[in-house]
Amino acid sequence: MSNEIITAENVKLHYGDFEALHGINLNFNRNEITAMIGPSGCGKSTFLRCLNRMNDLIDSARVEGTIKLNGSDIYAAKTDIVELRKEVGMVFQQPIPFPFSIYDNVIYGLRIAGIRDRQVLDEAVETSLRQAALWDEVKDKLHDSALGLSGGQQQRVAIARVLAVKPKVILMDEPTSALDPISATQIENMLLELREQYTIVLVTHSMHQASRISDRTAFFLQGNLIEAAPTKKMFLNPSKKETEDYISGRFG
Ligand SMILES: Nc1ncnc2c1ncn2[C@@H]1O[C@H](COP(=O)(O)OP(=O)(O)OP(=O)(O)O)[C@@H](O)[C@H]1O
Repeated sequence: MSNEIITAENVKLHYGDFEALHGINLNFNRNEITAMIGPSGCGKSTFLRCLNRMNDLIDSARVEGTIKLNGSDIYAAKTDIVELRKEVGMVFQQPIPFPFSIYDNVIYGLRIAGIRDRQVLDEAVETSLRQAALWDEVKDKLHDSALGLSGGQQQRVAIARVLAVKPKVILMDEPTSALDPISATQIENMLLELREQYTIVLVTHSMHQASRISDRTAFFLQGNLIEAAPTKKMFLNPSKKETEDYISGRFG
């Protein structure tokens, strides 16, 4: 089995007449954390959203190129988008729990998939909350509203909700930028554990975070991928001048 779980070839994206991505070639390895960095507006989130067809929800967005998940073209006409988004889950910057209990938040995707068996749901809640490093904090109040939790706890509920449907890949768009440093560190530590079982693609503004937890880093600039490399190499010895200027804080 190839180590690459997602391959993206010559991906271009237009919002109306504006070309936001100019032909991105980037692959993602299984059980790795890949960080995508770059200055605001360079196209990181746009590219991330291409990986589970989230851009389908934006009327003006048009994608070209080829993105494959385990060798299957995710933009093929036969792709089941609900199934795709189960396999490639997404966590956003703001946790946004749904206004119901912690338990119901975690099983949201399973309910939609028609699962009603209480034992199956109970097990999924416990397993996902353990993986999201939240079980011990919430096990006695699973039926309380998720809105009563702290920001960091809410983000871990959002992660548990994604984990409950057993994805292969988890896309994360600045998942810790709205959190305090302690909550952010807790989530970073959890991601390092999750990497054992999942492939993680992380958009981050924090170079510190990219260097601390990612295996590979991809640097975007103005809709182009400038360089992708093992994180250590990227930060110690980048190949491109633009990368060096960015990571040394000369712009962005
Ligand atoms: N829905 C949209 N409609 C039109 N243009 C958009 C849309 N979303 C993003 N863009 C534009 O596409 C470009 C890339 O934006 P994107 O949000 O992907 O960048 P980013 O690197 O994730 O930025 P940030 O770090 O600020 O989140 C920007 O010029 C942005 O203004």
